[in-house]
Amino acid sequence: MSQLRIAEIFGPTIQGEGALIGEPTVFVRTGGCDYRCTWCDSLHAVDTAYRQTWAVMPTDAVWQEVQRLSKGNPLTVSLSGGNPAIQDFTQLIALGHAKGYRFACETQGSIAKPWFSVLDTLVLSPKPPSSGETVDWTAFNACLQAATGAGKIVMKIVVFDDTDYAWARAAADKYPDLPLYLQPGNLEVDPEIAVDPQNLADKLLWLVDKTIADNWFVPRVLPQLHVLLWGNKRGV
Ligand SMILES: C[S@@+](CC[C@H](N)C(=O)[O-])C[C@H]1O[C@@H](n2cnc3c(N)ncnc32)[C@H](O)[C@@H]1O
Ligand SMILES: Nc1nc2[nH]cc(C(=O)O)c2c(=O)[nH]1
Ligand code: SF4
Ligand SMILES: [Mg+2]
Repeated sequence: MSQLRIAEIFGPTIQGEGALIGEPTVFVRTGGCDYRCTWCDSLHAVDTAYRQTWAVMPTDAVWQEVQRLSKGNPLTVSLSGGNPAIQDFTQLIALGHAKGYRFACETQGSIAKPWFSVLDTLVLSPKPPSSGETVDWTAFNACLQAATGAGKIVMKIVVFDDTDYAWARAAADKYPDLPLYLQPGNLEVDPEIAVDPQNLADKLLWLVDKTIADNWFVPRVLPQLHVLLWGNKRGV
């Protein structure tokens, strides 16, 4: 059995973002990321300062935990992180599929894996300039290629400012066949500090207004629903 480096496994909760928003979900969050986005809301799964809190688990132990949390009722398992594409989820997906579970994966699109092809949903989230990262589009294209056969592939872009917005438009033009989801960036990522719901609403309204004013009717613009409900609390 493959070993997986796990930061946390939690749920069931609802998927708060993008194409599967509202969907009952158990999250498997891996430890480790090849990116360091300036505004990452999941640093506890990225920063090596948290490495001691990550557990190396055999795949069957992860699968047992998913079944325990969901009480054996099939639902969607979201593989997130960190970058889950660093790890090998082939066996977990096979175990889950055999029992009727579905698998989604959230990744920035920097590392391609063969198991993308057996996902039910692949969410590719290339990072805009505000992240401080630069997208390698060759790697991103390799992810798309690897995902041939997946149930669906979507693109989700976080937008903090006008520069990110222009960047998102250009990225959308490159991939006109990928369904596109936009979400406003959130700077209130400290799990100990309550978020300001008015601030979140203002950011969302700014992004909605921009797409409508531009007659850009391609993306769906969504909030981070879980942040509205629970702020940046872990494990929800
Ligand atoms: C924490 S990441 C983990 C998966 C993968 N590393 C990625 O970035 O796609 C999950 C999603 O949260 C988004 N995200 C991270 N920090 C955010 C923030 N401060 N505001 C809004 N979205 C954020 C990412 O862009 C990504 O779509
Ligand atoms: N409820 C909920 N929805 C989410 N969508 C993406 C998340 C993530 O951090 O990957 C996330 C998360 O951590 N919680
Ligand atoms: S790629 Fe994802 S997990 Fe990694 S630093 Fe950026 S937002 Fe955080
Ligand atoms: Mg998150």
